[in-house]
Amino acid sequence: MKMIMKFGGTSVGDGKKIRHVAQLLKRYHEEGNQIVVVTSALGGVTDRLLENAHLASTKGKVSLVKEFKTELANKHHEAVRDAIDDPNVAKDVLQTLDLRIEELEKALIGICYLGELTCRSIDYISSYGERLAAPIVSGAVRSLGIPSIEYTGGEAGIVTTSDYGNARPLEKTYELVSKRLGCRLESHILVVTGFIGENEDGIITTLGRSGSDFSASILGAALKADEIWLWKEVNGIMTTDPKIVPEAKTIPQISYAEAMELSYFGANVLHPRTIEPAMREHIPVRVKNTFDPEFPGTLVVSEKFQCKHVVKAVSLIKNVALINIAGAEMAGTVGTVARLFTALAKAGVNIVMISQGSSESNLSFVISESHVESALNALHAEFNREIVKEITSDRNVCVVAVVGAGMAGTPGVAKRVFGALGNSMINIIMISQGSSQYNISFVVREDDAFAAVKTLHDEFELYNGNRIEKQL
Ligand SMILES: Nc1ncnc2c1ncn2[C@@H]1O[C@H](COP(=O)(O)OP(=O)(O)O)[C@@H](O)[C@H]1O
Ligand SMILES: N[C@@H](CC(=O)OP(=O)(O)O)C(=O)O
Repeated sequence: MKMIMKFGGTSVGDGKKIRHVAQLLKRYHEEGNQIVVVTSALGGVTDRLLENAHLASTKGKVSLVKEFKTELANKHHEAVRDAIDDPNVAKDVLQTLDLRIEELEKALIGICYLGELTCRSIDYISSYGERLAAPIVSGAVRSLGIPSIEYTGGEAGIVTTSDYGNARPLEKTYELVSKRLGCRLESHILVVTGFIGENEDGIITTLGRSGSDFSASILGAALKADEIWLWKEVNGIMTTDPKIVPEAKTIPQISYAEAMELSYFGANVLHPRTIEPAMREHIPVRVKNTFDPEFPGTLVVSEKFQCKHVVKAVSLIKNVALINIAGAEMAGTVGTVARLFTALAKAGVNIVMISQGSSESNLSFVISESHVESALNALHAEFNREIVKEITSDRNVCVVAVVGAGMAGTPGVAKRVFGALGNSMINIIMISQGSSQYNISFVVREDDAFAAVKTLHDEFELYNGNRIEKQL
C-alpha cells in the first residue's frame, strides 16, 4: 500500500519516542508498504518558538535569544542521542540541526533589533519546530538501515497562498508533490515537515496550528495514497475528549462529513481542514494511537460506507466569545447583516456560529476570543450607533456541539439534548443548528461546559462503545 503516516508532537515528543516511531515505520516498510512520513515538531517546541519570537520583539534582549538557543539545542541534541544509534548518521543530523539553529538565532536577533514581529516572521520562526524534527526522524529511520530523505513542506511541493498563519495549498501543489516525491517513494521512506509550505516566492508559510494533519492529507491526495494514517496519543476519534470524560470510547468508523463537523466544533483530535483533500480523492483516513499500534483506532470513510448512528460524539470549543448586537431599527433594514459580515471579514474575524432572533432586532454570533478587540472596533466603526444601538461581548462562554449523521431526519434529538441539559440545570445562552442537520450546537457559560459535555455523553449512552459498534 502507498501510505501517508503523520506523527503529532506528542508522538515525537522526545528521542525515545522517535526511536519507537522509527521502529514502527521499519515494520510497515518491511511489510512492503511505500511510506511518506509527516512529522510535527517535538511536543511543546512550536509554543516555545512563538513565545520567544514575541519576547524578542517586546523585550529586545539578545541574551534571552542565546538562552533559548541553548535550550533548543539541548533538547534536540538529546533527542538525537536517544533516537539514533549509527554514529555517522547522528553526526550528519547534528550538523544539520546546528546550522538550522544558527539560522533561527540570527532571525530572532533580527527581531530583537527591529522590535517588530510580522505575520510572515511568525511563520518563519514557528517553522523551525518541524524543520528540527524532520532530520531526527529521517536519521532514526536511516539508522535502522532504511534509506530516507527529509524535505520541508515547500521542498516537497506544497505551494500555498500568502495567508501567513492560515495558508491554503494552491492547486499546483498536487502535481508538484506527485512529481517531486513520486519517483523516490519506491526506494526511500520520505520524511516531510508537517505544518509548513511556501508561497510562490519561496517564503515559508504555515497552515495553522495543528496543521500537520492537513499536510498529511494534502500529500495523500497529491500522491493518490491508499490510506492516510494520523498517529496520535489517543485511541482514535473518541465519543468526546477523553480529558473531559474519561469513559469516552473510540468511534470505530465515522464519515468524512461527521469528522469535519467534529473538528470544526473543537474536537482538536483533527485539524479542521484535514478531511477536504482526502475526501476529494476518496482516501480513507485512519486515526491511530502511536503507543498502542495494534488497536485499530478510527476509520474515516465516505458516507456511502457509513451507517447512520443518531449521535456519535460531543465536542467543546473553548476560548470563544459571544457578541450581541441590537437595535430596533435592525428589523426590516435591508443590508444590515451584509454590512456586519463585510466589516468583520475586512477585520479578519472568523465567525464560528450565528443566531438571529425572529424579531430581527438582535443578532448574536460567536468568534474566537482572540478576535474580540478587532471585531468590536470594526463594528463600532461600521455602525457608529446608526441602526445598531448596542454592541456587547461576553468572553466567559463555550460552544458545545452534538454530532452525528443520523440526526438528519430523526425527530426528537433536540428535545433529548435540551431536556437533558434542563434536568442538569444547565442554562443555554444561544442555539444553532446547521441545515445539514449533522450537528446541534449551543453556547453555555464556561463554568457549565464540562457538565454539559458529560450530561450529553450520558444521555446518548456514548460511554457504551458496544452500542455504537452494534449500530454500524
Ligand atoms: N473527540 C476526541 N477524540 C479524541 N481526542 C480528542 C477528542 N477531542 C479532543 N481530543 C484531544 O485531541 C488530542 C489529540 O491527540 P494528540 O496526540 O495531541 O494529537 P496531535 O499531536 O496530532 O495534535 C488528545 O490529546 C485529546 O485530548
Ligand atoms: N507543531 C505545530 C503543528 C502540528 O500539527 O502540531 P501537532 O501535530 O502536535 O498538533 C503546532 O504545534 O501547531
